[in-house]
Amino acid sequence: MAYIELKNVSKQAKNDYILNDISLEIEKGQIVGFVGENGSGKTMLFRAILGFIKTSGEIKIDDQVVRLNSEMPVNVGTIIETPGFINSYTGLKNLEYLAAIKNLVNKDQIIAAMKDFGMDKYKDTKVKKYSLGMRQKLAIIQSYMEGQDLLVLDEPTNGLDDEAVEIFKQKMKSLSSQGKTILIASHDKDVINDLADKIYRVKLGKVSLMK
Ligand SMILES: Nc1ncnc2c1ncn2[C@@H]1O[C@H](COP(=O)(O)OP(=O)(O)OP(=O)(O)O)[C@@H](O)[C@H]1O
Repeated sequence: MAYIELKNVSKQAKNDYILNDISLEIEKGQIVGFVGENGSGKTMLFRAILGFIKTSGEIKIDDQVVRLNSEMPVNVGTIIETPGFINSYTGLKNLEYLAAIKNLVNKDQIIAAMKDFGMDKYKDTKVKKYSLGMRQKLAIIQSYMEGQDLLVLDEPTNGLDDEAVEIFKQKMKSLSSQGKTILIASHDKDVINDLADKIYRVKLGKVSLMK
């Protein structure tokens, strides 16, 4: 049984299909890349998988149906659209605030995750003083800091410098080897080709398997 299963998933807006009869299966522990031009439907597909939008068809994760705006079947870490951090809080306080929802990790574990990207140095700096890349690092850190089972990452390397991209790639490989399942939509060919076990091309709301 596949870990993620989409059966005939469609989303129509007015006369157009934003998602057009998508069926796919993803195994646990896989890193799966989604590529495709601007507006092809990658973000919408991720929003559907996360239960953020109503679709026809069926989406299952770990054999449980994903329902609109309901608790997800597994603990999911996401980067989708602009990360909504609280500017007047420090980086650490933002992560503590997010971690308080599920209460699975303590302050030391959060700081250890920040250390992966050298962000422990800036833990007491307010997010409003963070650069774009620093915010993106914080977004990546929050997506896995609780040991989330599934990561759904839309353009995770946006704004990252080369060193941070390398750290990101190593971290994703390590999480995948621990059995975490990772979905990445990206225009960064190097990241996708290096990381993905399987690559889907999204075009006009349809997906086709490239690798
Ligand atoms: N809230 C919305 N309501 C209706 N249509 C939308 C909405 N958001 C996006 N769309 C449309 O859905 C289609 C897919 O958009 P989506 O954001 O999924 O593309 P994408 O592949 O993620 O693009 P990019 O590479 O630019 O991030 C586009 O035609 C877009 O105009």
